[in-house]
Amino acid sequence: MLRVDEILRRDGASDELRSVINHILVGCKEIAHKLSQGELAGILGSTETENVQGETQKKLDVISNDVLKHILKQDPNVRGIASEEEDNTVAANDDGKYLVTFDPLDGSSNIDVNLSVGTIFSILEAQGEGSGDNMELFLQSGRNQVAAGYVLYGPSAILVLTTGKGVNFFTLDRHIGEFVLTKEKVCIPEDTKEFAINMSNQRFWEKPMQDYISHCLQGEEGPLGKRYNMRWVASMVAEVHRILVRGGIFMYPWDSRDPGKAGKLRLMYEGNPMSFIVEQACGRSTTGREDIMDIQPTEIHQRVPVVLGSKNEVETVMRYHQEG
Ligand SMILES: O=P(O)(O)OC[C@H]1O[C@](O)(COP(=O)(O)O)[C@@H](O)[C@@H]1O
Ligand SMILES: [Mg+2]
Ligand SMILES: [Mg+2]
Repeated sequence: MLRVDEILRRDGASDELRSVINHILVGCKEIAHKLSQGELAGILGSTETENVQGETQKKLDVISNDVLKHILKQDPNVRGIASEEEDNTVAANDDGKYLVTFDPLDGSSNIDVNLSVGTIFSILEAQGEGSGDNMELFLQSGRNQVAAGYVLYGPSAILVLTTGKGVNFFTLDRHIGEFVLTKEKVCIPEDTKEFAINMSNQRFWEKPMQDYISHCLQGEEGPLGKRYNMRWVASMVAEVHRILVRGGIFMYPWDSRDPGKAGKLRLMYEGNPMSFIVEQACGRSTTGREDIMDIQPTEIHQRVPVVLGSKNEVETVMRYHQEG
């Protein structure tokens, strides 16, 4: 039975990086515990507040954020944190080498209906000096990530982790309170016949996305020549996990509902970590026009269109964008 720390040591992760990951996992175990209690712990429902992005916060968005923030501030290796649920970056320890960005609870519309949610995280090295509340330190492209992962809180809690040496799955053994290795070197099948997109936004998409989905729906008779299945869990963590297990393509493209927004999903908390994981697992990730991890962020809460999953299918969507 191999634990996360043993795999990290084997893969040559430094003591400092292992410490940061282990602190994140302490927080995730606490969140998993609270989720499993649900209504009993009085943690369901919404707060009276909105986050900086104008979204109503669920009680568990706030609780999960506080759990992770509190634990990460205790690790001397963490310089600062940025979270979907914090207005600004937060300083931790001035000598810390690492910056952590996270979406404490992803898919939060699923909480009250007892469906899958997750925590997504990404770790960057702080370049140069400066307090961890300096936003500029965080504005690094996804290519600089030294680790990324998520915990899917489903029937079991599963950690998916990469430090740039492939992607491994770990399952939380609640008897011993540890994540143990359950699948190594995950590789997403290159081809797929399964797509995931919120179809209710169809009329707001750009033409390349309209064309691609319309061709998927035409099945064997259409230009793509295959019959597709569709899934939409409304929880990116669950969606990406399904793709890692059996292939598929996930899309949250730009749409004209709010033309000023580049997309719904966030670059630093969702786009970059998921792209790192997917690319490390033989997949591909793009906005449709450029690799997500090549984007130079200009602000921490920046949004991005996301298309990721099975390599050949993602490249097909990229071709639709090139051809207009
Ligand atoms: O409600 P929609 O439009 O289906 O959007 C679902 C998407 O929004 C998200 O829930 C956004 O994440 P948060 O719950 O962290 O805001 C993704 O997990 C999911 O893919
Ligand atoms: Mg999210
Ligand atoms: Mg969230």
